[in-house]
Amino acid sequence: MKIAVVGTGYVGLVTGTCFAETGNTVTCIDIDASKVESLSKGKMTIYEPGLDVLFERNRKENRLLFTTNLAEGIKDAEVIFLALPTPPGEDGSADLKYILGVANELGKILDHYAVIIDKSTVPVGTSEKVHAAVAANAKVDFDVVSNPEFLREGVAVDDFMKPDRVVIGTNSERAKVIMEKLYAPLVRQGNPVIFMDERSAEMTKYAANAFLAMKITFMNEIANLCEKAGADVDNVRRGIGTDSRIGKRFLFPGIGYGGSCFPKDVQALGKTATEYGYDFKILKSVMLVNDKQKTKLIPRVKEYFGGELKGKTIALWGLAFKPHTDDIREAPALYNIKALRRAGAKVVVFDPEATANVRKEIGKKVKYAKSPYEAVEGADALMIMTEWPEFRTPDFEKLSAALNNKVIFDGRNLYDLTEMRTLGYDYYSIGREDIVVSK
Ligand SMILES: NC(=O)c1ccc[n+]([C@@H]2O[C@H](COP(=O)([O-])OP(=O)(O)OC[C@H]3O[C@@H](n4cnc5c(N)ncnc54)[C@H](O)[C@@H]3O)[C@@H](O)[C@H]2O)c1
Ligand SMILES: O=c1ccn([C@@H]2O[C@H](COP(=O)(O)OP(=O)(O)O[C@H]3O[C@H](CO)[C@@H](O)[C@H](O)[C@H]3O)[C@@H](O)[C@H]2O)c(=O)[nH]1
Repeated sequence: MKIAVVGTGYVGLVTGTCFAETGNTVTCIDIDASKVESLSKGKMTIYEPGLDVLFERNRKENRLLFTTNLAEGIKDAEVIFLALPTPPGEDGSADLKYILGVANELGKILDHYAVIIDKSTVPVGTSEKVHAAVAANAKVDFDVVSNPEFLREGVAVDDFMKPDRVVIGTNSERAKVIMEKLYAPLVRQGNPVIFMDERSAEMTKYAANAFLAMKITFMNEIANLCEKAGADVDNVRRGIGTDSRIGKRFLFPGIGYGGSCFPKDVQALGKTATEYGYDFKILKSVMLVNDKQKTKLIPRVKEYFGGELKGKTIALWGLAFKPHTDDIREAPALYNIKALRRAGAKVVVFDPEATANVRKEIGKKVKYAKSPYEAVEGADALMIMTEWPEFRTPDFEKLSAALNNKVIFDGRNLYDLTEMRTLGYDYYSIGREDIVVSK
C-alpha cells in the first residue's frame, strides 16, 4: 500500500517507520525542512529506543521517504495520516489550526480517492471539521477516519507493533475495507481492532489518557495521605495492584505526570465538557492535584536547609518527563528547576538523553553535567526527577564522597528505605517514611 504521513514528529515518524516495516511504501511529510533533510540523510530526529534499526532498514529499502512537499508526498497514496500537533490553545482546548490547515490544502490538491486518517489527538467532532475543510475545495471522493494513537514514548515501537488495541472510527464501508487491509499484519498477530463511529473513537483517546492521569493522581493522593498517616504507599500499591480489577500498571506515585499528552489532553477534555455544558469535576481535581504534586519536594528541601536555599547547590538527576525519551514537554524537572532558582539555589543537572533539549529551552540558567557523579560534585543535595535505570543502583560511596551532605530527595521512589538508613543517608521520597539519620 502507498501511504503518506503528514507531520513527522514522535507519532508521525513511528507510524511511518512501522508501516514501512510491514511492507508499505511510506512518504513522511513535514514543514520543518531541517527535519526532512536530517531524516532523508538517515539521521534520526528523536531518541526512541528501537526505532533507529527499523528506520535504517526501511530507508535503505526505499520504503521510507521524506519530503516537505505535500502534493509530492500524497501522490497516489491510498491513505493519508495526519500526525500533526494539537497543542493547547489560549483557553486550553486543543488547537486545530495545524490539522484544519493541512485539511484545507489537501482539498485543493487531492486528485484521487484517499482515506484521510486522523492520528492526532483531537476533540469529539473534529473528523466532521476535517471533512468540511477538505470538502470545501475537493474535486474527488475521500473519507475521513479517526484512528487515535495510544503509543507511549520510550516504548513506542512495541506499542505500535503490538498494540493492546487499534481503535478505528468510521461509518464508511469503503474506508473500513482499506483500514482492515492496512492493519491486517497486526491483526494476524492477534492484536484486536475495534471499529466504531468517529465521535466515539475521538472520545476513546481522551477517555484513556484522562483515566490513566486520574489513576496516577489517585495514587499520588494516597501517597500524600500515607505520609500523614504513617503508611507506606509502596505496600499499598502492591496491595491494591494485585486486584485484577485495579491492575498493577500506572500506580506509581511520584512528582506528577508530565509529557506532551496527559497534561494537555486532560485539560482539553475538560474544555470539551464545558462546551457541552457538563461539569466534569474529577478532571478539575486531577489537574489541581497534579500541579501541586510536581513541586511537592521543594518545601521539604527548603525545610531541610532551615528555610533558605540561597547559596545552596542542588543536583538534579533526570530532565526528561520519563525515562527512555529525550522529550521534556511538561517535564516535572523543569518546574523544579524554576522553583529552586526562584528560591535562590544554583542547579546542576544530568540526564542521559534530554540535556540538549533543556539547553535549547533554558540555556545557561543551570549547569549541565556530563555524568551523574559530575552533577553531585560539591552539591548540597541530590534530587531525583526521572527514573532512568542508571539511577537505580548508583555507587553510593562515590555519591557520598561527592555530595556536601548525604541527603537525597527522590521524586520517583527509587531506593529501599532500610538500605538508605544503613548507608547513612537522609532520604525523602513520596508516600513513604522520611529517613533522617543526620539529626
Ligand atoms: N507523542 C506521543 O507520545 C503521542 C502519542 C499519541 C498521540 N499523540 C498525538 O499525536 C499528535 C502529534 O504529536 P507528536 O508528539 O508527534 O508531535 P510533534 O510535535 O513531535 O510532531 C508534529 C510534527 O508536525 C509537523 N508539522 C506542523 N505543521 C505541519 C504542516 N502544516 N505540514 C507538515 N508537517 C507539519 C511539525 O514540524 C512536527 O514535526 C498530537 O495530537 C499528540 O497529542 C502523541
Ligand atoms: O505509574 C505511573 C505511570 C506514569 N507516570 C507518569 O505519567 C506520565 C506519562 O507517562 P506515559 O503514559 O508512560 O508516557 P506518554 O508517552 O506520555 O504516554 C501517554 O500519552 C500518550 C499520548 O497521548 C498515549 O498515547 C499513551 O497511551 C499514554 O500512556 C509521565 O510523566 C510518567 O512519569 C507516573 O507518574 N506513574
